[in-house]
Amino acid sequence: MNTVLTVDAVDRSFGDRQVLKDVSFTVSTGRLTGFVGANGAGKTTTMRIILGVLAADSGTVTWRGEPLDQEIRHRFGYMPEERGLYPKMTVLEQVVYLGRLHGLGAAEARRRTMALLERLELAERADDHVQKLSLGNQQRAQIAAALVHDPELLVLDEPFSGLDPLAVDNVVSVLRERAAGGAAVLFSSHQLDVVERLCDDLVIIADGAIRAAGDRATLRDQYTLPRYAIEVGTDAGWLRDQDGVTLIDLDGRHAVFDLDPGADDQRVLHAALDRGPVHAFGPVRPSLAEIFREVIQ
Ligand SMILES: Nc1ncnc2c1ncn2[C@@H]1O[C@H](COP(=O)(O)OP(=O)(O)OP(=O)(O)O)[C@@H](O)[C@H]1O
Repeated sequence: MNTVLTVDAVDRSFGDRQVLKDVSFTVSTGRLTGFVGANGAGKTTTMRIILGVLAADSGTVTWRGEPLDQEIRHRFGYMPEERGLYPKMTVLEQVVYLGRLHGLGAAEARRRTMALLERLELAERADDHVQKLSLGNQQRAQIAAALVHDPELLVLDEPFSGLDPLAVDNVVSVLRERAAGGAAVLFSSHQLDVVERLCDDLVIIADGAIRAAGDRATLRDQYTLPRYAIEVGTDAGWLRDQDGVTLIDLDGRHAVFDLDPGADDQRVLHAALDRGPVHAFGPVRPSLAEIFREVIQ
């Protein structure tokens, strides 16, 4: 993995309230990193520190090993929580303007803007004033504004909130293309189902502290007991008495159970076969929501 952004031991307080406690994680190129946590967990504060809008009390943020400065941050794209488009500009003017602020020439800014609006299915709205757009379309315009200068790091605060499922898919595919093109993408979300579907790496924050971080598959293995589902020909209640088995759900012939570390799944399968036919048996992957519940406890 190609780590580019490193957040290391960042603390931040507001008054006497510490809202970030020793926050550390990394973001890699070519990957979508989901920053997940409940309301007030500290996601926006962390993102503002990465973007230099807010200072850390202690700790560091580095880009390819270098401390961040304005020149490096100029190559980042940011979609802030407080959406900041000018209501009286058209979408086209707005995105071109932001591209120019990032050093693009007028023709290039316009070309890239039109391509992006096309890709985000917003081209028909290019000449509308931002304030006339639906909230979902304003959000797409905001995403175009964050992407127009082809940033090396994209930091997006809740980019999917307020988007309908088709729009989410569209934005996800745009972000995937950027990642495939070598960008690093960090986005916050409290929508676990969306994050589950699209992120490669996860950073879970609760009460200002990182509770888990890493790639999705590793986190799943690390934070959950092996879980199995079984479907048998008769009632599966006997599972209750099996050593090393914790029943999670029992519904007649169908059961879901966790196995203690070291317990043998094949032993359970044989025990089931001794009692009759087994129609299905295998591991089930925990959902992100389940991992989340486990690590924020
Ligand atoms: N400028 C500020 N002054 C005082 N407290 C603040 C300030 N900014 C944030 N906080 C507090 O810091 C904590 C973390 O807020 P933050 O916005 O970073 O959380 P979040 O995870 O982004 O939540 P949300 O999903 O609700 O935006 C919250 O308790 C918030 O009230």
